[in-house]
Amino acid sequence: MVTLAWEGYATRLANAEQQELLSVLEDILEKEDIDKSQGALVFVGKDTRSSSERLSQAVLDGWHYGLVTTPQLHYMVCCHNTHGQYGEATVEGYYGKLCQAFIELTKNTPNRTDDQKHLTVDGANGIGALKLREMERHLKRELQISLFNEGHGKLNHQCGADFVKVQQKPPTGVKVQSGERCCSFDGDADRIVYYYTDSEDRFHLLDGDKIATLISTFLKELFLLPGGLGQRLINIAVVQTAYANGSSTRYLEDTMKVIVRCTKTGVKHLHHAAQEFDTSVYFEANGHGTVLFSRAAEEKIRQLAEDVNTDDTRKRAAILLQHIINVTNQTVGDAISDMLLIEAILALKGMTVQQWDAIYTDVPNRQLKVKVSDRRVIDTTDAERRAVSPAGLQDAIDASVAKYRHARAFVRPSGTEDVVRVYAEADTQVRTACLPFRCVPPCVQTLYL
Ligand SMILES: CC(=O)N[C@H]1[C@@H](OP(=O)(O)O)O[C@H](CO)[C@@H](O)[C@@H]1O
Repeated sequence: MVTLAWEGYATRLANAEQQELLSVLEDILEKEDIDKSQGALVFVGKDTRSSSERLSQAVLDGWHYGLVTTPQLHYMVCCHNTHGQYGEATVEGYYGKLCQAFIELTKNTPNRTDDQKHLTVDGANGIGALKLREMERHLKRELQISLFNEGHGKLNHQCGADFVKVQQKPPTGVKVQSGERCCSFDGDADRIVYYYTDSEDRFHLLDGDKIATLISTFLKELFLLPGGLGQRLINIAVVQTAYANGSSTRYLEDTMKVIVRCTKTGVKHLHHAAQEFDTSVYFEANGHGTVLFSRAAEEKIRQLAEDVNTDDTRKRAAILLQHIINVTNQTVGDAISDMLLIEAILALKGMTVQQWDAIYTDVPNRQLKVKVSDRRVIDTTDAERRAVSPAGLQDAIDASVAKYRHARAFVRPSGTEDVVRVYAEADTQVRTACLPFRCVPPCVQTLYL
């Protein structure tokens, strides 16, 4: 979540030899004009990974929250930095704020049956499972969770959001009942994907793109209600990356008519782009994302909710939006908060997971990674959708893609692994299967392996 300049500082500090550490640190203080006489505070949390204990021990002079999800830690920092305005900087404060908002939202859906309140959750054997168990009592059975992969098995092993998204199949260790809503967290609970299997046992994935569509559609409908919040708050944007399925982008732009922005991969790029709008929903296809409301939008909503002259429909919409704001962790993508938001929206819209899935149909797509000797030879532009080097690569991709309908492909160096990632989509799965192989072997593999 840090800016590029601070990423550079972190890299310098991590690479500094012991004897240089102080001078590097002093250089950063000078560059950033930081007053050394002011006290500093470090926020520390840990998850269930085996490295966590050692790492957190190393920084115990800071504030230690013990076991928390990554987004809970972000939440706590924000509460502290806003002097409690965002919420109480404790885990109980987090549960209280989110769950109360969820319960207020579901009060508007009196006919919800126990079946509709039921959700199967795969905790990926990580911290999210522990925290969900802890939170359950605050939900007062308005959400009835069957939790699997609670932490006894190996973290993310054949389960979790990444496994489900990449393998396009249900996680092991989860009893998936045909037609029922299920979701998977990832190991530190900052990503979520939904899915179900149909009566023919076919698997249907609802990834970050489907989640962004559901949330932005709901918000737009709320703003457009007759007598709703009106045009002035309609500045809704959806921020995606190049990995967003082309169908989702087409649906959002052509049917929903919301602003769509594409940024580089990595949640900090999406988060920062999203901050430019009144209301924005950002999600990576892999399920990492949240909703941001600008201060001006929040203030406008508060005024409408409190103004005695606001008519009933507008007031109801404004109050609903206040609860939506409170159920959302605006600091970073948060599986627990996203789950509550999605469940509340499905309940309010009276929508089944199948109806949600039917909003648009994904274009078939493929992703693969290629090991090359130096992935930095590939340089990209246009939010990583076009390669500017090496020469010839983009031309070869363009030539392959031109042969198919709704086809798109790109190649980019990973920011987290020593690989090149290749993505392709086209109107049939057979064709996408051809695309990466047509593009990659001549352009990347032969030249640079
Ligand atoms: C295609 C893909 O899933 N890329 C992931 C992955 O980034 P790469 O730069 O592609 O390695 O790790 C990032 C950090 O977890 C995550 O934000 C991103 O979505």
